[in-house]
Amino acid sequence: MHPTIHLSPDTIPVAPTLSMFDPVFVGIDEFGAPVYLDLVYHNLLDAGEPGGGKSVLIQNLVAHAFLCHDFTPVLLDPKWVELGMWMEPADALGGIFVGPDIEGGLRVLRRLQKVMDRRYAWLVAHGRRKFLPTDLIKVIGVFIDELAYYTATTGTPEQQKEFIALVRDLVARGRACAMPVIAATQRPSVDIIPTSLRDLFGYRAAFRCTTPNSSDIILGHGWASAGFNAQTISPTTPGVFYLIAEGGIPHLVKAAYLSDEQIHQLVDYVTWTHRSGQRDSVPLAA
Ligand SMILES: Nc1ncnc2c1ncn2[C@@H]1O[C@H](COP(=O)(O)OP(=O)(O)OP(=O)(O)O)[C@@H](O)[C@H]1O
Repeated sequence: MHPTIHLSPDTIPVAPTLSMFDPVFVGIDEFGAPVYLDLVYHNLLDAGEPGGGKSVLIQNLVAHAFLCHDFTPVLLDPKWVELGMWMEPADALGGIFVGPDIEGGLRVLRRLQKVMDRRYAWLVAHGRRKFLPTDLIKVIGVFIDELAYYTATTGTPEQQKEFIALVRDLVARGRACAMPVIAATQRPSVDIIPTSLRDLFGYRAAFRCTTPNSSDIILGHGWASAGFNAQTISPTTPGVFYLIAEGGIPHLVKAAYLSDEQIHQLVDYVTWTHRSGQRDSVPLAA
């Protein structure tokens, strides 16, 4: 029989923290090679039909972010059940969670626009083009799990228009000032993802789509006819997606999977380490 191990808060091991500037592991490609994203300097569009695996990909990114010492979360999730799981650690880190509340979302985006303007003013004043890990700046990661809810489903046309304009500005200008946007949608159509917005996302993940046209709306025009068609992804293999990075060709990837239990464990760990001040004892930069 194994002896029972009693852990007190003093003996719970605290892992060294990651940085938002570190590569983020998201899964493996079709040859079994690990796939990493450079999230800080790229936005990510995560789209495809319901049940394809978009939320699982987002959970990988969110989990990495919450384990970082330099992350401030901004989470928008009208369904509550995905990003809502991270509400408590988001609060512990001084971040924000917004549910199905377009006015709340607009208030947050307007504030982020001001923060972005101030960060650009700092860059200009220091003759710099972008932030680096050595700046010890908090990366404000903006995660939106169902863009279409805020831009097409709820609110007045004026509110939706303002929401789109603010997201577009953030996606266009945020990456140089350490404010990447990760946005998911079940509706890969031109009204939700116009080409001018799509092209601002440095990474685009196309989960199973119902038509080759929807696949092209995510990846870019012409990829479906060139053989990179997310409609061909089998409905029996959720978590498989085509990933394209700016200037590259699409790669077939299988996302890593975090079970609900693992996410709850991570949520507890992150909340505990922040609330108990354990994070403060970890050096901020290597
Ligand atoms: N990488 C994966 N490995 C194993 N199973 C997966 C993977 N990705 C998704 N799944 C399975 O598919 C289900 C649906 O995935 P997920 O909720 O991420 O889809 P979705 O595209 O976000 O759907 P919706 O648009 O309805 O929110 C998961 O609950 C899980 O059972």
